[in-house]
Amino acid sequence: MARDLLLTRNIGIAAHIDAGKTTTTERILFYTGVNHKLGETHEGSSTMDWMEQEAERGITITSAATTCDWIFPKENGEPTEDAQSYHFNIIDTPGHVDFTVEVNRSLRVLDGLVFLFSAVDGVEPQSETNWRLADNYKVPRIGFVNKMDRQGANFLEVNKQVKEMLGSNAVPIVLPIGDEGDFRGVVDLVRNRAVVWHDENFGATYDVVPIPEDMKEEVREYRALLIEEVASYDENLLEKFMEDEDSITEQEVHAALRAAVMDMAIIPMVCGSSFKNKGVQFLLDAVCRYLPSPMDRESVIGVNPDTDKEERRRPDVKEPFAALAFKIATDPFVGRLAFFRVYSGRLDAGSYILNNRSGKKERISRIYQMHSNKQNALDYIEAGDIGAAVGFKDIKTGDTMSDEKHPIVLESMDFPDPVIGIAVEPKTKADVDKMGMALSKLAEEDPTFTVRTDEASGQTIISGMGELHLDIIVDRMRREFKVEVNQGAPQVEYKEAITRAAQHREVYKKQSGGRGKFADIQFTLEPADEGKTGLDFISAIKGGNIPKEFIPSIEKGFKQAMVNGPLAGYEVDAMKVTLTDGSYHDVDSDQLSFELAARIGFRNAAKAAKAVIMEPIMKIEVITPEENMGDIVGDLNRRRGQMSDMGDRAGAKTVKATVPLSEMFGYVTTLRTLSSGRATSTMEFSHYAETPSNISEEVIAAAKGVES
Ligand SMILES: Nc1nc2c(ncn2[C@@H]2O[C@H](COP(=O)(O)OP(=O)(O)OP(=O)(O)O)[C@@H](O)[C@H]2O)c(=O)[nH]1
Repeated sequence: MARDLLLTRNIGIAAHIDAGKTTTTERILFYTGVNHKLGETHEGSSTMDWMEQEAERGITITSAATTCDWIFPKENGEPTEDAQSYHFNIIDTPGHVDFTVEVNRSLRVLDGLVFLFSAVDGVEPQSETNWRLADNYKVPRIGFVNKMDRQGANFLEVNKQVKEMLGSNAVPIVLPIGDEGDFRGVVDLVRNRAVVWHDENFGATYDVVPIPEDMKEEVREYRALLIEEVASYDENLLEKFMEDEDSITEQEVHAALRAAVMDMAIIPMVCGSSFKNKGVQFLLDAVCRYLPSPMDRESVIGVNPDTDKEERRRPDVKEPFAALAFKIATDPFVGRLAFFRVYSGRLDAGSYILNNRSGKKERISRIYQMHSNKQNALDYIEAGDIGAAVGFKDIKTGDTMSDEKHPIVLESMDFPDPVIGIAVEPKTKADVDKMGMALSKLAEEDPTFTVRTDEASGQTIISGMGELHLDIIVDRMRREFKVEVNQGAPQVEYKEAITRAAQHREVYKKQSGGRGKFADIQFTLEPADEGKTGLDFISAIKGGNIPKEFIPSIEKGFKQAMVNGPLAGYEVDAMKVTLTDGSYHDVDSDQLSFELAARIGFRNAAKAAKAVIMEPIMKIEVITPEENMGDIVGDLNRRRGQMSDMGDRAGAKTVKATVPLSEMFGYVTTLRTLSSGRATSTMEFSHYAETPSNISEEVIAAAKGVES
């Protein structure tokens, strides 16, 4: 029987590191009956962290999609008469900045988000980054304030921070009962009743009790606030609210709140302690109640590659099949998996899809749904659902899979270029091929990880988003592919850019007895127009001064030239070339002559076009005790840092700055020394900027040094 899409929830769990995503996910799997034994993450038995080193490091690295079912509503653990089974697909998103791209791609395919905060630490740097990303993708969310059992937990303070620091309309829909170690339940402000969880049975059952006497005033105040917020969103309710506030029913509040959440006008805030088994079921109920189903999403827009016209796909099984592959992973049991979200139609196991990037048909032999540590094979999968395909040859992250008769390309995902690289070589010569294979597999899984051979030194350079990112890649090579490697020191991935327009004429001529070579081109080389990347090539040749068949070769020559910039061999990201004039020789001119003329011409024109070295600039945020602030700011200044903001956070000081990546190697150690281990920092890529001349001279000299 077809599944009711209204009862599906595709959700993610986002947070700063250590807020408790893994613990919360495990509790969800426990309550939904998938996982009967609770694994404590840091003892290494965690179900979501199936990759060994994730458990070892205690952080979640990859986003695995996990499926489970939740019966709702229930009363004291028992389904009510009108209860229905909700189908959840949960994507576990990583908290570390080096993996922001993972968060990005999950957000793209999700419908709603549970946003976790630590009740003690509140809004942390990575919560801000992830919150902003969720804003960009317009993902409705519920706030879950976890760790209410810990000393210093403060639910209302976190609410305030969400309002003030994240600029969102956080509205508590519960109030905690009992402080810290005594935290035992919540007052449900919509239903105006108190729920206290039993300690035994992992909190699976609870009692409904009268609202504690000493909370009555506070409950009245916050319930009034909630009703007011909901009423101000819904006009009909507003009228009722003005006339007789008490006549507003529970169902009306739920319905209006649901609409406000989907419109991102309200962020309902709940609280609990995943570790102490409290509040998680309430959270699951809130997901069913307020977060959108795939049906609530607008239809997706794509382009038909045959007609170049825009087309839409509604979340309907009767529409042609369209899906987006959002993650490629290697599973120890079933092999390579492509996780995909189905936007429309249906896919049967064993049938064919069209991959619009390659233009090839692919047979999807099996479809799985992942239950964190085991896989369920499905006969088919329908619109709105998330699954994993097996048996494909060439599917990459961001590819659209569609019905072959109704091709469509959904908007692909943009990924930032890697900013840091290291040279790697296998410890034993025999492992050369094995290393190559391992690296190409890993690069296939991760669009922010690239592998290249340095032309000058012949070394294999792997590049990624940060030191931790590359550490993990090297670790995975060792564990999953059994390749031991030696690695060099981390190096910055510079870029080169053209900053000024220059005209140039290049005549390429060779006379060697018989047939020679001849190409003559005149062109303007200049910076690309705002927002354009790659080569913007315009041919303004008139009267056949250069025959048409040579023009593509000239374009190709410029494109190739961009791979190795003129100053130090770093890539040029964007430039514009206008071919203005030229000439040819009847006998000696051929395609290769023109291609070479472009490559050489680019190098010769680069000086006049003022080529510069560009370096990655990082955004850093440091949280520090006040007494170390002066030292930390002084140190950042010495690293060419530019302070952008200083403020307070939960009794500590924060420093935000932008600083070149090249100055930041080993920063964590320095920070530890400066603050006796009390300050913490997070860093992420911000943008590329021109290097000061002394630095670019060093970079150029270093590149030349390798060549000579
Ligand atoms: N006291 C208390 N500790 C908790 C709670 N939830 C999680 N923790 C602890 O906080 C630590 C981090 O929890 P995780 O679940 O690994 O956090 P995470 O957000 O998945 O972390 P990353 O994967 O590193 O991003 C662990 O030691 C947990 O036991 C809670 O409700 N109360």
